[in-house]
Formats: sequence, C-alpha cells, structure tokens
Amino acid sequence: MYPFLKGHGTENDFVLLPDPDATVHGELSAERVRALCDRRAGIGGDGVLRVVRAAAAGAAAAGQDAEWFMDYRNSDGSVSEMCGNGVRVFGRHLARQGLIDPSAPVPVATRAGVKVLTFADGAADGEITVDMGIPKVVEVTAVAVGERTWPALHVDMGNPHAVAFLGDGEDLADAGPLTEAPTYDPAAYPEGVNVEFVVRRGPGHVAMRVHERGSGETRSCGTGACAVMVATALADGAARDTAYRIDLPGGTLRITWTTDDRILMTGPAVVVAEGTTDL
Ligand SMILES: N[C@@H](CCC[C@H](N)C(=O)O)C(=O)O
Repeated sequence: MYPFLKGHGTENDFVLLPDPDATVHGELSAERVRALCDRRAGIGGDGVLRVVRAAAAGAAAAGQDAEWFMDYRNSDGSVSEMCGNGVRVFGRHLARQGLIDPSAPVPVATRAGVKVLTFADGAADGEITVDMGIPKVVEVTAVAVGERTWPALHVDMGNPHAVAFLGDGEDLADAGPLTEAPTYDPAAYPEGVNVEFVVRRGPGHVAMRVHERGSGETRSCGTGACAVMVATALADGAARDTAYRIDLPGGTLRITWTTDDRILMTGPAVVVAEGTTDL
C-alpha cells in the first residue's frame, strides 16, 4: 500500500503520489499510471502528479533551482513536459502539508523548467497564480475533426498546442464530439498535440474546449488556456497586461500576458481526498 491524494484544478483531475525521496515508485510505469487513472477500476484522473524532491528526481530536474519536482503523466501513461492545472494542485498539496511557505513565491521544477507559484494573500488555501514563462508562437497550421478543417495557431507553452477559432455564431459543440483525437500535421507536432477550440464571449473573454494529448477531452487545460489567450490576444492586437477570462467546461481561468512577455495564469486548486492504494 502507498499513499495517494486526489485533486483538481477547474475539474482537470489528478491522482497525486507523494514520493519525496523517489523511493516509493521508482520508474513509475505507464501501466500503473493507467490503472490509477482508470475511472471505473481505479481512482480516476486525467493524469498523475508524482511529488518528488528535485534533488531525488534525477536528470529531469537537474540544474533547476527548486526544492520540488512535478513528475506529470497523462492518463494513458505518457509523459508531458508541463501541466498548468496540475502545477496549481501540486502547490496546493505542498501548502496543505506545510512543505512550502505560501507567503513567498514557490518555485516548482517541471520538465518545461521552473514555474513560480504565488498564493493569493499568502494563504495556503488561496487562488494560485503561476508564472508560466514566455510562450513560443511557432506557425499557422491546421487541425481537422471529421470532414471539417480549421486553421490553427501552433503555440508552445513548454508543451505543444494548436488553437482553432470556431466561426462567428458557432457554439463549442460545433467542434464535434472530440471522442477521438483531432487530426493534425505530424511534421508540425512530431510528439503529438493538445488541440483547443475557441469561441468568443465578449471583449477579453472567450470559451474553449480541449482535446488533450494522452488524456482525451478534459474539462480544463491550464497550458491550453494560456495558448488560447496568446492566440486571442494576437488576433485582437491586444496590448500587453490585458487580462483575459477563459471559460472552460470545468471552470474559469484568468490569464495575463505581461509587458516582459510572460504568461501569468490564475485559478483555483483543490485537494478532495486522500488515502492509500495498492494499485
Ligand atoms: N491538463 C494539463 C496539460 C497536461 C499535459 C498535456 N495533456 C500534454 O500532453 O501536453 C494542463 O492543465 O496544462
């Protein structure tokens, strides 16, 4: 038996595995991740967050100035560089356990480098803002669902995204069922891609759906919301420091692109259960 927790950020849900010294799980297998994330036979989740000290995490955390490393896995067992909702839940767990001081910025090592968390009012249970770093706008590409194809902006948030805008008057349902992955250009995305579909709700306000690489359609994606904000701000010709509201099926995130080109993402994070498992 070993300990686990269950948490979510805007209903993007995760199984957390405390493994501070990397002695509990060793090389966490894809099979174990799939078993944990199974919504009928397991605990259920869009992914797994292994909570390990950076000093014990090996090459993935090497050279990063942070005490903790977020070892993120998609529900199919694959590895991703970064998870925006996950890193807030990761921070919430550390704060609840007294493993970090929420009154000061908290650096967390990830496969996409260090992300710094700030807790609102310095409170362990406050909303969390994450400095997601500088986005890379790569190129215009295309995605398709069934017979329909959309132009899409390739935005790299440490992990790959394709952002497609639905037409005026269309609803998010018009993107189709998303029970299967949208098709994309494998030359643009040799490691696969997270695909976001966007509709406008008003000035500085959009709504989105996402099909995540390795997890299918989820109720929220933090890095995806950041990519959507970047694509929308560019389309709008918005000035830096304009905040956008991004509505997702599981909740709302607020995203700002700062004058020094960094993306700040603010949103909730919740731990809902803890226990032990032999999965
Ligand atoms: N839901 C996450 C992103 C998780 C990783 C993604 N599926 C990938 O493979 O890149 C988020 O909140 O950012």
